[in-house]
Amino acid sequence: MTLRLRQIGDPILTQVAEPVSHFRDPDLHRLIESMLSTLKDSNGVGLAAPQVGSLLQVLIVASRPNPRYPDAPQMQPLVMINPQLLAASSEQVLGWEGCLSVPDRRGLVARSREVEVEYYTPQGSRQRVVWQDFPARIFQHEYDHLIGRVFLQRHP
Ligand SMILES: O=C(NO)N[C@@H](Cc1ccccc1)C(=O)O
Ligand SMILES: [Zn+2]
Repeated sequence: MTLRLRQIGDPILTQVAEPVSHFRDPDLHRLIESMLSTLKDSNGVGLAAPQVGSLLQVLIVASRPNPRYPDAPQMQPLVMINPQLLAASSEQVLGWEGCLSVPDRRGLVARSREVEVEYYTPQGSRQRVVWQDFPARIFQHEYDHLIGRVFLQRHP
């Protein structure tokens, strides 16, 4: 089921998401499925739960070439629950971003070039990943949503 994408101005986008505490909750798995289909239908490369009305620490990084980001690297969509940014390089890169909650806007945003993240899978197992460049950018954009930050409201 594709969920309604909250747009800028909706107060939920400025709120802080809560950690997931019940991994066996069927509602959590329904949310994840809905986020994955919403992401596909909107040709997105990333999505955070608050954008579909759920104040839970769930985000998806799903870089793939598509009309909106033709040179995005191809990767399997990764569902991250209760993500923690363990390290972010001081080296920053300027790059173009869009947001499914801010239609028709693109912005140049400075992001760390590399991030190290710890997160839980939908099955509840703890993982770590290191990303550079576009996947790192998408993660930082989604991670911002979990603390109520929307791009273009960041100070370069
Ligand atoms: O709005 C979202 N995610 O919150 N989706 C953006 C994600 C994104 C992030 C960074 C750079 C480009 C694109 C999208 O266009 O798919
Ligand atoms: Zn966004």
